[in-house]
Amino acid sequence: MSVRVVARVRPLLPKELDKDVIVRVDSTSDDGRAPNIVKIPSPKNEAEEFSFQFNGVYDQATTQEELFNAEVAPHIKALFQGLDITLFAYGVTGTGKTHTMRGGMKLADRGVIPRLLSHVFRRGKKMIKDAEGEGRRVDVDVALSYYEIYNDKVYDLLEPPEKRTPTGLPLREKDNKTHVVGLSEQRCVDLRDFEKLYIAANQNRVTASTKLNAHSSRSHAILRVKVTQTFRDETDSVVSVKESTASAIDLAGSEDNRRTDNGRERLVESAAINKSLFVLSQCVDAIARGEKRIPYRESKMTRILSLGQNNGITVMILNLAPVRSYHLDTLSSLTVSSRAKRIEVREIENEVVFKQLPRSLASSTASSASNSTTSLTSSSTMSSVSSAGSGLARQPLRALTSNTHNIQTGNAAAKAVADKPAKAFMVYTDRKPATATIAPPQPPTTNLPTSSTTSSITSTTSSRMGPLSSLSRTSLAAKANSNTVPEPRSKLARPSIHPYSASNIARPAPTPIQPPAAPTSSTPMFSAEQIEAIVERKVKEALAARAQEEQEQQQQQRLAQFNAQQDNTMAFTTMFGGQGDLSEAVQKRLDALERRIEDSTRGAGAGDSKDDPRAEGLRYLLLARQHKEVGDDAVALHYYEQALPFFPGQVKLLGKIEKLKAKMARRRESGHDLPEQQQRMQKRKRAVTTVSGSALTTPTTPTFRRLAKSQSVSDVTEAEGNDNDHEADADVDDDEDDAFLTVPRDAYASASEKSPRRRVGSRFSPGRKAAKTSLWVGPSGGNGDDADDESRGLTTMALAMTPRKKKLLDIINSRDVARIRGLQGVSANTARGLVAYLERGGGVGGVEDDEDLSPATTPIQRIETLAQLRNVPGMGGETVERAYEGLVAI
Ligand SMILES: Nc1ncnc2c1ncn2[C@@H]1O[C@H](COP(=O)(O)OP(=O)(O)OP(=O)(O)O)[C@@H](O)[C@H]1O
Repeated sequence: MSVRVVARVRPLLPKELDKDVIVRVDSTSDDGRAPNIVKIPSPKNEAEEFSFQFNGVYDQATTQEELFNAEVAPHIKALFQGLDITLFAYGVTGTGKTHTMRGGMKLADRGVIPRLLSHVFRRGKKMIKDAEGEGRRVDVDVALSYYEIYNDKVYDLLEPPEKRTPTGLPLREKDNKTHVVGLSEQRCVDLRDFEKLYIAANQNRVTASTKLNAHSSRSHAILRVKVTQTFRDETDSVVSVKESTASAIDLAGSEDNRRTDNGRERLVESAAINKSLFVLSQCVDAIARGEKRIPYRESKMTRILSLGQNNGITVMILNLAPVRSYHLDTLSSLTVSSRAKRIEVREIENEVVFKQLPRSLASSTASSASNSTTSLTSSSTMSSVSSAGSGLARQPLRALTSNTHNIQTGNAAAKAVADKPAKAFMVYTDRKPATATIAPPQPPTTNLPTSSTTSSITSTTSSRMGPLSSLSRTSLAAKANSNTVPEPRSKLARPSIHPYSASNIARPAPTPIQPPAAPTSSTPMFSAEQIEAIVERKVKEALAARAQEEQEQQQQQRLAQFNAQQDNTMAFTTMFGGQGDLSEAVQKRLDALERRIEDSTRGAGAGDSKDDPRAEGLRYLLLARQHKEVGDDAVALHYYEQALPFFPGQVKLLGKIEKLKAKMARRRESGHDLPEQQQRMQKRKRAVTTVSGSALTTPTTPTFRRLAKSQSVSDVTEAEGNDNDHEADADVDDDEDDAFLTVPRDAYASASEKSPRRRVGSRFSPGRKAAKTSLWVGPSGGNGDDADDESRGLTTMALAMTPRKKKLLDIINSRDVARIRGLQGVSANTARGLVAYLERGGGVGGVEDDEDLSPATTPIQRIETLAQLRNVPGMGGETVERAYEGLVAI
């Protein structure tokens, strides 16, 4: 028979909405028969609908009991006849696999596993009783093993986690079966015994929360229920021992990592889960295509599941979420599962283990013969029995000609087998095109063939109940239970034709089946390496997508911050009567003036730059200009007056002073209280500059740019008193600037108290940035503190010169165009311009009247700092930064 695939659609969770439901269940017939179709719209075109047909479909209203009675209970009898049963839940994370397999604690919520055990114990007891009634004796032992596959490693769940080894338990192939080496097995005598064991074991199961499902299982959990029946004759001698296994597997859910907040660890888990599920789908595809090579070995889960290789009965329960947020995942699960139903497994019973018990076991059994019926009633424990030899029964992919089964089957069975074509598993090849239509109403169950081969499934199917009529379903199920497994049973390997299987359904029905990607023989197989590569790529893609998402989020935050800052800037600009928005020309002039100050300081040379009176005068001019530009006329006037002694008789300077005085007088006359207004302005300015973030660029003088860049610098007091505020401002000058921060805090405080130049200047060029405009390098001949400040500044600057910075400046100062253009981001033109600039000693034109005060003519000896370099026309911060960064690779 083929793998029986049924779909179960879970109900809406509290946070999900009716309007988002996209999965519908339907039936191929109009006569009220149970649904067997799942419909889902095409993600590309809502008007189009894909239909997937299954052996059974259970809608949201289906109870745990209904599902169990329809899909599992009918197979319990088969289990006791020696057939292995594999039940597994498959689906995306959060679709109800654990709910289906394990369920809740309440009686009605119990899932497949506790119900299975309950039925097994019940049936075992009945067998014992029936045998007694016939004067025979049967012992029935139920033993459990429970393990998980986590990150492709096998861990025993019946052992405490401390006993786990990092590599987990190995798998071995022996006698064509997959064994977990060293797996423990515990005997259970009743349901209570089982529950104790199961609950404790589940606590060991690795679960972790993900964004999609707070209790998501991150491992595949496999429960094996081994039923051993020992048959004795009237003399109590062991006649035969029959072993069969029911495996209930709760697969971990696949998940789309782009939809989760998975961290690295979760991503690795997820990759392992997705990989094993991917391999499973590859196995399904390969089997469905009739490939010779099935990639079972590519993951432990598929090795253990051995879909299509294991004998007996396999039921796959596809769990589905009904809502749109799972759209693509649901579609892909539906596609894989609908292919899985083409997998043919042989409905054959396990071989009888012993015709006659080996002597040792026979004697021990004989010794316990007086207590022959205690297996299911006494609480004996078989601790840590290696399960070698008791893995999932599995046959090799070979001819079945010599298949032997329970010895009771006799020669007839062997003969029948010999008559059958050799085939390890059967795959229905659906030759009809994908658009084939669905069958007309199927014949009623009573008309179905009643051969032993199909009756089990026939009754199962007929008893599978639609969700809406539980009463009739219950009675049907009861009927099915009584008829499920016919006796005597044929022991043949049976590529049986299930009346509901894919191939057996003619499809003239109205609904076209459109599997999105039907397997084709041209679909390539994947090797282990390819699968690894795909998984790795997927993880990388997921990480990249995550990074990009984070980047976008940050960008949005920055944008919001920027907008807020823009608002503040608007207020700032308004406050300053529009002057806060400095023109490009003014900006250039201020920059050039700053450069000139530095140059004249440096240009005075290695000797005594600080003695150059022009430099000091220019500093006052710069300060005056800066204050004037932001409307701080009183302070500007003060600095113009301070500059005057350095440029005695300068007509333009005198003119500026007069103009400013007149302007201020006019304002006073018009009733403006200038000092107060300035205080208000400064408060606003503080508000602007304390807004963190680097996007604020409206104040465009270099000092303002730095202010804006500097994250928490607010005013003179804060700047001078809180050096650490600058640490967030990182650029290529960082080390230099940090060195400046080593100047003791009280040095700034005392300096600001002593000189109005420092007080106001530091307000606009606070902290380390002051070094760039040399505001702290005071004129010699001032008070002694000035000299101290300067020497301290120079010392810290020298200390801050890192090898990389020195290398960059050396290259620049070499004036060698070839070397300079070798720097990253520096073009030949820029290199030539830079050298020319150094040769002609700056001399930037267009500095208006201030330029006239000190034309630059002397060649520049050296560029000492990156700040100076940045101010060279044609270089700019970005070019310097790139050149600097490029040196890392050198
Ligand atoms: N048939 C159902 N009836 C009621 N609630 C359900 C049903 N199926 C699922 N749920 C609920 O949906 C949620 C997710 O179910 P569950 O944890 O079983 O999903 P899962 O597929 O096992 O997820 P994972 O693969 O992440 O472990 C749970 O809150 C569960 O109680």
